[in-house]
Amino acid sequence: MINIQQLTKSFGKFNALKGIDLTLNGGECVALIGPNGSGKTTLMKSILGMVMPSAGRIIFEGQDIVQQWAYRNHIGYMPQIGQYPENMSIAQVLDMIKDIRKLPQMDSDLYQAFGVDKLLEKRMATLSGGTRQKVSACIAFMFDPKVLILDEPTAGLDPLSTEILKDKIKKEIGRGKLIIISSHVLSDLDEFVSQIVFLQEGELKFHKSLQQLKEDTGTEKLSKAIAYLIQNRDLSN
Ligand SMILES: Nc1ncnc2c1ncn2[C@@H]1O[C@H](COP(=O)(O)OP(=O)(O)OP(=O)(O)O)[C@@H](O)[C@H]1O
Repeated sequence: MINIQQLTKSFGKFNALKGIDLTLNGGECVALIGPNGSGKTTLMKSILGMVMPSAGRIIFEGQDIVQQWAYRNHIGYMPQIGQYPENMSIAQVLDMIKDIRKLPQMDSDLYQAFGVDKLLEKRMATLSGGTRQKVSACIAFMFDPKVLILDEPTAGLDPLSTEILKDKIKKEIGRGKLIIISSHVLSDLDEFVSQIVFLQEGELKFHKSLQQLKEDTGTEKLSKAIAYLIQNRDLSN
């Protein structure tokens, strides 16, 4: 579904991504893991066309994404920190997005489960961090996209809301979607992630199944497996 070839991104002299090769398919839930500043968000934004690669290609369903916009309709994005017009109410923001996309809301699972329907008159500027995250999650899933890119989606969510979001992610994987998720809360990922992509200093250190990673490290949990690799400095394929 998404094929990334030799993707490189430089900000001035700094190389944030260094020749990433990666293929991601529907029905997979791919965790992007790596230390702060390793390039996870830059990689996600490159797939979204929000960051222009310095070199390399991104192919979405067989087509290079350069100068393409229509493919974005198939991707739902939940940013690390959602930026919205702060004077608008939640209802106005949701209506504006439906207007721009020219589509009705097709998936209201999260909208109902998070109780966003009861907060519609609240202005964005007044929302708590967690409620802002819930609005971002509702928007990402709203148009039933084939691909979901979720950047630290559970940051700021309370435990109940985290479980609601995890259940929704599992449901969508079951429906054949590709989920790309970055999180530092590795315990959140264990239940549903199928593939692990580990980035460090802009390099792809490994891409393997969660099962394989656990077997290779002799551990039962993702957090333990990653700790083992970092301690043993064994981050090669
Ligand atoms: N617009 C930009 N201009 C300059 N440098 C940037 C820009 N965007 C990202 N970077 C740099 O690129 C590197 C990778 O950043 P990125 O946000 O992709 O990391 P990350 O893995 O998502 O980190 P975190 O876990 O902290 O969210 C960082 O050193 C960051 O400072």
